[in-house]
Amino acid sequence: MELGMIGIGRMGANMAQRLVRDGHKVVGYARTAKTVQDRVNEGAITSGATSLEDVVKQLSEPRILWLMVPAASVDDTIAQLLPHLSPNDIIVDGGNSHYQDDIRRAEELKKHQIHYVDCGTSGGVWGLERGYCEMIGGEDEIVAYLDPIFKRLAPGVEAAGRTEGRTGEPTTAEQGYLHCGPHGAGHFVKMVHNGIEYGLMAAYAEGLNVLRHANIGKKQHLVDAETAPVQNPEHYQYDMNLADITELWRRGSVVSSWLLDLSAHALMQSPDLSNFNGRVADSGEGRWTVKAAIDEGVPAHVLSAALYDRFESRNEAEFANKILSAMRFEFGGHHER
Ligand SMILES: O=C(O)[C@H](O)[C@@H](O)[C@H](O)[C@H](O)COP(=O)(O)O
Repeated sequence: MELGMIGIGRMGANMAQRLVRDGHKVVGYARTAKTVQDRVNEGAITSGATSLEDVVKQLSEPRILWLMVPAASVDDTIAQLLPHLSPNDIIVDGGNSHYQDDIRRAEELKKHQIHYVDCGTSGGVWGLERGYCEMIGGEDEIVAYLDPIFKRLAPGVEAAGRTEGRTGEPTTAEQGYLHCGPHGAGHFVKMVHNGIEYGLMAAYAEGLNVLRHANIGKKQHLVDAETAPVQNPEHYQYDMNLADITELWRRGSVVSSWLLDLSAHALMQSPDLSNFNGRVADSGEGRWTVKAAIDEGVPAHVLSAALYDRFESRNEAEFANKILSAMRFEFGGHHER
């Protein structure tokens, strides 16, 4: 098939390359000409385009335009593309858009007889070799038409052992892509996926931090007079090797996972992670998941706490903590140490 990949940064370029390797034609576009040329030289795209109009011109109808641009740029990109498109062309948003934006965009594009598909894409920088997990929303016949592309981008059934009881021809879910429902459904599933991602990451981070402090009994002399002393310091005399523990858990343990694999790799390279400052960004999906939980009236304790952890990591609790210290001083004359 033919496809225009708009946004050929790390993620878009790797996706393009996976398609090119399978014989698909991919016209790539980025705002800087050098990026486009680099991708042509790397063989990640079959040809480069100098503008969005040029992407459209190089494709035959019905055209497939796959967007891998930041969520904030999607509306603008679509507005610039629209004058060059024809009825039945298809826009796929493969980034991390809010699902409610998908619903709105699909409605607007329908007036121009342009089809819109939302595709939450997971896999990060490893996707070129591992494949991408795709969570898809849109019209049945359009999603079916795009099947060869989704199939090639997906990891394939061999990426995980088959679930007991599933037999016969593997479903698309077993191959790593799923038509989740109408417009927005793909990004809704990806949104919750990322909410879970925050929760899992926070669980590993907190657990490993408890292990890291298992030697606190040895540091009793460092604890200031205002802080409660460690009870039974003899119980906290362990210098844990976190690189080895995470490596250990990768094999046969209940908490093995890809996130753990990546943690083990990071800790092996830098046991104290001194190459990071611990300020953790968030792109929005964790917030949207918590918002959806509130709208639905369902509890999401872990996902909420994990989201607030990220805010705290960026010193957003600093003033609240000053208020605590101030009140403590006001009522008890307690000084900070
Ligand atoms: O599944 C994935 O590949 C990831 O979830 C990815 O899509 C994610 O958006 C970014 O890696 C960072 O997201 P945050 O900035 O919200 O941590």
